Amino acid sequence: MVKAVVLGASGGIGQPLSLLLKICPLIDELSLYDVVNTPGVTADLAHISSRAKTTGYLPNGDGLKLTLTGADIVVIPAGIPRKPGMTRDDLFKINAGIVRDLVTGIAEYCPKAFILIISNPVNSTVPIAAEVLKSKNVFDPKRLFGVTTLDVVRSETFVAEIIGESDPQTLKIPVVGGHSGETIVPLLSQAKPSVQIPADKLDALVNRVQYGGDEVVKAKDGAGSATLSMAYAGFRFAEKILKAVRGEKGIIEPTYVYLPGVEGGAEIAKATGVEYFSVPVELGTNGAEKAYNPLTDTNDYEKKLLEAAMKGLKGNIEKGVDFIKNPPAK
Ligand SMILES: NC(=O)C1=CN([C@@H]2O[C@H](COP(=O)(O)OP(=O)(O)OC[C@H]3O[C@@H](n4cnc5c(N)ncnc54)[C@H](O)[C@@H]3O)[C@@H](O)[C@H]2O)C=CC1
Ligand SMILES: O=C([O-])CC(=O)C(=O)O
Repeated sequence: MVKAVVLGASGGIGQPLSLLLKICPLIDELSLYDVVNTPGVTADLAHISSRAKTTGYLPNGDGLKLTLTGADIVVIPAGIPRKPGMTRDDLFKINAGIVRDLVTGIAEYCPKAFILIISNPVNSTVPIAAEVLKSKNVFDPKRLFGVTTLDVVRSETFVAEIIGESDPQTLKIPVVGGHSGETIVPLLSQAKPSVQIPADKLDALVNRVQYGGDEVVKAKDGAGSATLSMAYAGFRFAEKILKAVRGEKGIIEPTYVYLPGVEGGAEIAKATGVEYFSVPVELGTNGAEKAYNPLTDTNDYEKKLLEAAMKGLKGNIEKGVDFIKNPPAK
């Protein structure tokens, strides 16, 4: 029996993500939660003749408790998205409290679930989640993930466009660091199979991966940020976890984790000077089994990008940790 949960299920990401989870044969029960519209989304999805039994709740009564009890995997796209002119950090004010409260519920009702954080700013919301779980004595770093898969998905797409590859998913491109602007670092020198990017296209390609989110925010012109590509990316990562839990071996995906708590991670934390970093992680039955150090094989161009990423990440991480350790006055 596998129970999956989406918190923020009625939103732009939440709805298509819930659809993909609903038709996933690896899931037996899907439970949806949002502060609005969950009954409608649930009734609609529940008519699909796939395996997953679907339930949904609003916050009233025991809504969050009923949603989370028995959950094996919880995906969180709850919170406000950007409008043109905003940075992801501008979302902190509202989304920090939303993530704190939802993860407090997870700590209480399903502390052993895998937690996948989509809500921005991911660089800070993952440390917030970790601090909440630590404060409740239920933190397992192998089970907490910041979802950075959209950066990987964008890299596959944009690189394929440049090299003329008709099937972008044959490319494996590690993207490391964080999930905002210059903290996003695509390691093109480690692509498999190896790719040759013309020198005059490299800067623009890296910039497009780093600021792909802005491209969508601008195109949506006030109607939000990436939702469909994010639902795809979030599902793709959740499916990898579910497959690894069932015993499939050799699944390695970049994801934003608490490095000191994952095998191989302490060394990367020492090298980067930050405790949270997206790195290729081997997934297994217990979650994040092993972190691979992507920094050893980088070229000078990538080393410069990494330096900027580490600098940017430090403040984002501290801000998240501080939000729980020294809560703002109410
Ligand atoms: N990690 C990533 O790569 C990406 C992250 N995002 C982030 O995902 C988040 C959601 O984006 P969208 O779905 O476009 O926004 P949206 O506004 O369409 O949906 C958010 C949903 O969260 C719900 N919500 C708000 N407070 C809640 C609470 N306390 N409990 C449960 N649900 C709550 C809202 O009612 C709404 O249905 C944003 O923070 C956005 O920046 C977006 C794209 C990519
Ligand atoms: O740009 C945003 O605000 C949403 C996001 O994280 C992305 O699309 O990568």
